[in-house]
Amino acid sequence: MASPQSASGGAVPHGIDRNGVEKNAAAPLWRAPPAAGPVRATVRLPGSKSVTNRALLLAALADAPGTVRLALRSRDADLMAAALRSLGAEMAPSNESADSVDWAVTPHPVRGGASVDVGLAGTVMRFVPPVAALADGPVFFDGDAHARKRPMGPILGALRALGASVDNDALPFTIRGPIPGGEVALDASVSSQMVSGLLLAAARFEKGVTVRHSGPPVPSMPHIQMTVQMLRQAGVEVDDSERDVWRVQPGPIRARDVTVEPDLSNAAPFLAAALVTGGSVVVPDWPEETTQGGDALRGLLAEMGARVERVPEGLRVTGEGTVRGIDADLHDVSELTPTIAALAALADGPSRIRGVAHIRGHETDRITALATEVNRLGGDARETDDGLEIHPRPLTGGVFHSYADHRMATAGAVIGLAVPGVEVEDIATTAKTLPEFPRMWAAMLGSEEHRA
Ligand SMILES: O=C(O)C1=C[C@@H](OP(=O)(O)O)[C@@H](O)[C@H](O)C1
Ligand SMILES: C=C(OP(=O)(O)O)C(=O)O
Repeated sequence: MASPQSASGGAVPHGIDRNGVEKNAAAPLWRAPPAAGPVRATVRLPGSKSVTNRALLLAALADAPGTVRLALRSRDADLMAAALRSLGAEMAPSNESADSVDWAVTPHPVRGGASVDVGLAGTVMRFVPPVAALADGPVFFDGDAHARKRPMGPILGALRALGASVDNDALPFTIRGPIPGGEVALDASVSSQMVSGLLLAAARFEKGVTVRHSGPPVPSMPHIQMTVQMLRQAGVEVDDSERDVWRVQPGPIRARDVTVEPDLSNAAPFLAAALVTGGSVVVPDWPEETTQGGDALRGLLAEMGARVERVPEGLRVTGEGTVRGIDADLHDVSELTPTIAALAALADGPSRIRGVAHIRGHETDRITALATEVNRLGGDARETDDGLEIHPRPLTGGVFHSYADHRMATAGAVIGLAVPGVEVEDIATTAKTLPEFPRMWAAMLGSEEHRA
């Protein structure tokens, strides 16, 4: 196997990637299976990471025991459950499978003296600190090496402005509360999670919380709508009538029995496979209405040449064997960027992805990582300030690095459908949100029975 080369031709330094992420030098390579023909599959996705982690947190802060059914079981979701447990909630699992679980959650007063591992989960590192600010003692937070590089300043500054003591502006840090809540201003242009995190715990503060954003537009707004909708469903009064201002009244968070929707963002690589291979993929239980940003796949994949239909079994995406280039602003749905970029690398015309400058602060700098890995396979991807330009060029096999990023790994798998010899480094990183990915991918390609 040739040693991996960077886009500029230099070798990637051993043990550390170009984003400065420590890499497991022994991470095995996964031979991405090329499609032997058009895929025809039904792919059932486990629960949404974003809904699961919000539902668990709200259940842990609720006024009585509640249930979260069909919750995602994955690294990010397990870290959320562990964090809430360490802060005092009782979490009892049942109906467990490899990627799904029903949680019975019994809330208790938030307890200090805990230590929270956030892994690389944005939802844990941004949603749990405000919960810790309700505790009666200090709470310590740390995570993966790269988690220490992800932006935390705005939310930690907001907690400080509300009266908490926070000893750093990034991971690791210790929070000391409790605080009464109140009004706070921040710049959430780096991540919508800065706002969602403050809102989720806000009703439990004596004065509630009002969050005022000022700065460039907040990305991933559907995720804030998801937060507001789930709070309202739990009986919390939220006023979002003024642009960039969210007011949460103090009051109880009602216990509920919640069933989690399938993860539509994790549907992306599977639906992309229909487009790449000229096949057909059905995702069951695609919600009629949802705040999940992944629902935008319906429009995006249609623009790239797919037929997208709701059928009795779910959402069906059918490809015709060619992928069309796209000019797309993904500001609202930036977590779809890696899959759309992978499709763009296989398209018959140029593509432009705009509006996603903030994904340089996701699991890795996704703009640089995508350009580097597409170019490593012989492609022509150029970074722009706020996205990527990708021009068609025949690709060849090679190593596709994942940078500990689950969506980089699945992007490599999509390219590998059409390009023989693609080897994805560290496919296990997909466990962040989809621990069964390799098995599901093989099943979709027909190499074993797929579950429907
Ligand atoms: O609140 C959430 O569940 C998420 C918000 C978004 O974060 P950003 O606003 O940082 O893009 C999204 O990309 C992430 O995968 C999940
Ligand atoms: C950005 C993502 O994750 P996180 O919740 O860690 O921010 C993602 O899943 O694409």
